[in-house]
Amino acid sequence: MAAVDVNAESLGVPRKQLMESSGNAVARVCRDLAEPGGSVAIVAGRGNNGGDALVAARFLTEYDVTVHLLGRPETISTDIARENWDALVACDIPHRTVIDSTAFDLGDPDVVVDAMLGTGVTGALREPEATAARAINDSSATVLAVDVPSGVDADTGETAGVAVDADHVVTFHDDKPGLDALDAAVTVADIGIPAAAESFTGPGDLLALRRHAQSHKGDHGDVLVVGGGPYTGAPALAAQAALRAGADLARVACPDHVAREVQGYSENLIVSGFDGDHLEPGHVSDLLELAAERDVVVFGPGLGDADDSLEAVREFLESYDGTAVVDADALQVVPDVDTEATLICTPHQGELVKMGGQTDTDWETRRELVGEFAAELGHTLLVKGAYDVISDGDEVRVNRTGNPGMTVGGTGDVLAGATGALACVLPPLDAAAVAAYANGRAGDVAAGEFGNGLVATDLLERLPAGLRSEIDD
Ligand SMILES: NC(=O)C1=CN([C@@H]2O[C@H](COP(=O)(O)OP(=O)(O)OC[C@H]3O[C@@H](n4cnc5c(N)ncnc54)[C@H](O)[C@@H]3O)[C@@H](O)[C@H]2O)[C@@H](O)CC1
Ligand SMILES: [K+]
Repeated sequence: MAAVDVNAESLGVPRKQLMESSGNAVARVCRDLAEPGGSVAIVAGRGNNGGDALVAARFLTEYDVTVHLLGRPETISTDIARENWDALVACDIPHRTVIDSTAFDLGDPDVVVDAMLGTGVTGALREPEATAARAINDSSATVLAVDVPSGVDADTGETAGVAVDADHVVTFHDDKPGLDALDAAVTVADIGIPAAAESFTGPGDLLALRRHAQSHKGDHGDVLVVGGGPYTGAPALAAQAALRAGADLARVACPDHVAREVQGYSENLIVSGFDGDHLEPGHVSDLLELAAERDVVVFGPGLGDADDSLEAVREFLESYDGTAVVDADALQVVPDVDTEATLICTPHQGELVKMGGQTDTDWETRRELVGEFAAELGHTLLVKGAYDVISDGDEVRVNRTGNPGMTVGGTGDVLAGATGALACVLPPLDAAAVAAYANGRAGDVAAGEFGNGLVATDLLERLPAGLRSEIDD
């Protein structure tokens, strides 16, 4: 939900606007529960759940409304809730603050609106919320809970200690699983969160990458890139991209002559050379051993399409049960390989067609086609294009970052490496979606400087910026 919020904001629909819709929705349900002229007591906490009800108070002009704020107004925890409190006071809507819970007097209202706590609750209700919850439960009023009854966990329906026993719940955007277990009528209100905030990647998706302060080396991934042969730069780009996307270690397994080149490109990479000038089935058992110690394998950059290289990819995948990103020529092996591995395939549209998938000039049609093909394959697809389409066969996301300057060689290798790094820390669909978003963002920054003259190494340098959440700044 936090990710969707940030994405909505980036689309021009800020949270305060959603709060206005939430408050309006609360007022609408209130009108179903009491006749005009009736009395409504609003019990508001100091977070955004309370903020929703402060908005509702402004809408309920035909009722006798009293707002009880739990705690001091200075301690309201969000700007948008505070702004709505200030508006309420300025508009002279009857209000009082409850500092001493023992003196909490609800009066005898027709409806009580419980807006103490919503999805932000942690642990058992503290004071004055616990006393207020008991007072609400003891009253004869109809109880309308905002988003979730205070004290109830929205995900599980569980309570730790006292919780509000609601008759009705007006919840926002989507049903909450925890509400199903309650003995309350639930209204799901649309508050104007755009569908695009969920379907398109956005800055909110980056929130999933926040790290714990106590992180250790190795927590963020050890990536093995297998590739090189006819091309020497591709595996080096992918491995460096893995590092720039946050992996702790990036290794390249490639033919000896490529290994020398790769080491020359960057001292940050660990390189294992194998004999011969391209990958062959004879290398597979060593590769499996190397891969067993890594979090994710990126297969394909610069590998070429020699028959024995592709046979080696097939044999590898048949014995591998970890997570692999499959790119470039290695992709053609995927449709009929029997593997227990979790695969994230990163084809462009030509490669998709070669895999047996379909494409279309209309991106909305492509969305459906990619979703269906991912389900058929049983793997995650990141199909590159002006709009990248990402699906695990269940959910479909679309990425709009990037620009035509990125048609230059090597940008796909960067994307594959970044996807590998992110797959160490995120589920496959999210890893692919965030990688596409960040890679495109890095490309957009690079295009600002180099236009259509941008090259893949420009992306490497800008990947960290592409992955940086503005919220952390
Ligand atoms: N997109 C969204 O997520 C939207 C959410 N909205 C509302 O925002 C709510 C979530 O807001 P917040 O994240 O501010 O969280 P809440 O308003 O649910 O609670 C946060 C406050 O409760 C306190 N608190 C936490 N656990 C407590 C406990 N056990 N006893 C006493 N106090 C406790 C915190 O210190 C904080 O002040 C939702 O439930 C919904 O009502 C709406 O405004 C519209 C949009
Ligand atoms: K509530």
